[in-house]
Amino acid sequence: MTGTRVLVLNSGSSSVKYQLLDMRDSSRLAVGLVERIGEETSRLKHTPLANGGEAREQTGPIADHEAALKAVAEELDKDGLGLGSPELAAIGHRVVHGGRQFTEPTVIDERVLAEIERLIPVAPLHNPANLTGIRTAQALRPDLPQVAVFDTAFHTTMPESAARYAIDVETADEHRIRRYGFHGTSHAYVSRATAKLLGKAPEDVNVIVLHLGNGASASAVRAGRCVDTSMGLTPLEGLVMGTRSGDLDPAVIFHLARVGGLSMDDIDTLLNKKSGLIGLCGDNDMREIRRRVDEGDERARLAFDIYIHRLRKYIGAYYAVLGRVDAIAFTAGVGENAAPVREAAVAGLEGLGLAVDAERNGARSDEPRLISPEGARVAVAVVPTDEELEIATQTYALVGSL
Ligand SMILES: Nc1ncnc2c1ncn2[C@@H]1O[C@H](COP(=O)(O)OP(=O)(O)O)[C@@H](O)[C@H]1O
Ligand SMILES: CC(=O)OP(=O)(O)O
Ligand SMILES: [Mg+2]
Repeated sequence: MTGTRVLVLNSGSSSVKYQLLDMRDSSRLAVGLVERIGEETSRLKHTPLANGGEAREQTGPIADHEAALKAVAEELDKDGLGLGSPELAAIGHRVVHGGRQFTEPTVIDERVLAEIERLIPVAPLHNPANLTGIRTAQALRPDLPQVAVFDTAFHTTMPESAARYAIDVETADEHRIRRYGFHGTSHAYVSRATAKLLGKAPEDVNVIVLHLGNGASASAVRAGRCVDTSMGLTPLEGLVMGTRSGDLDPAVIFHLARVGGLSMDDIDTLLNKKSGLIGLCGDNDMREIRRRVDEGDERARLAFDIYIHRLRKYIGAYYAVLGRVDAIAFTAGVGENAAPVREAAVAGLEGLGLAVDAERNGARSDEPRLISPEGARVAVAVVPTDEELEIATQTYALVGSL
């Protein structure tokens, strides 16, 4: 390996986030985002931090993930940071579903690609985008190692009691139905960063991590290992999300099919894309929902209350799963920025040792920080996630060991 740079690609269902890092000091040379892929109003925002940091934006239709990545490659080229650079050591890809096979970052070959493809039915929003990202990057730099870092990897330590659904064992095994969990790169990074914030080793702390982005999940981490998480076979289970319902009685699906006359695809779209906050009140952005709540909007209030109620249930559940909790960490877009969500999530839980200090909770910072009062039994923390840095670190370590 000659280069010291890693390009990280996080291809979502309608977006690509990317970062180019120099792994000698983990500094960011460029960061960017392509949003609304497949729409007329796609937007690419590219910030070349290495060269003065003046952000560039372009809007206009970007048809698919392949076109998006090519546009990203062109932007990087303009700054002399292109994919052709000999400084580039590897490309790291976030891959959402890795099943049970992939417990570690993995160099991508045909067998790995085939496995990611086989898992599409259980991650239909994510794995196809991840695959396109990998194939496009391979076409641009066939000589370079491409590494997959799986969202599911951190959760493979879950005990069977947490990972299995209570359904017929043979049927479950035949169809590989079990709880895999997602956002694992974030849960791993944040649980470690939380231990560091407490001045302890990860092996010495039990943490509940609340990753609240557009997709949202909770996890219970005992001594550095995941023992339970809220997402399941697919990223649909668990918390109320931006557009996903999270937990519901599975019979809702039979009812919608038999009585409502909806097709399976209609129900899939309803639960994944038209439910959660957007289904409840028409908005999936927590900033907009809070603005409406503050104006007295009843539907936004109800959506917020349902979101919080579910979150509190998971906090209580994972408290019981762990027995002893040292810290609760809020992360991702909502967790890092929405003080009212954090306040409501632990309100009235002093009996469990949980509280937030209003002033600390309202302060703004990009650094990990405590928001619980001085001397609290359980630390409540805001710990910004950095999935891209974690993917780059794992990718660089793997290619360095080849
Ligand atoms: N200042 C803010 N206040 C409240 N919510 C915010 C704020 N900034 C971002 N968010 C929320 O974070 C979400 C995006 O989180 P993010 O972790 O980036 O999600 P994803 O990676 O799933 O796209 C937005 O949809 C919005 O609800
Ligand atoms: C797995 C998942 O839900 O990812 P995201 O939050 O990026 O949609
Ligand atoms: Mg995310």
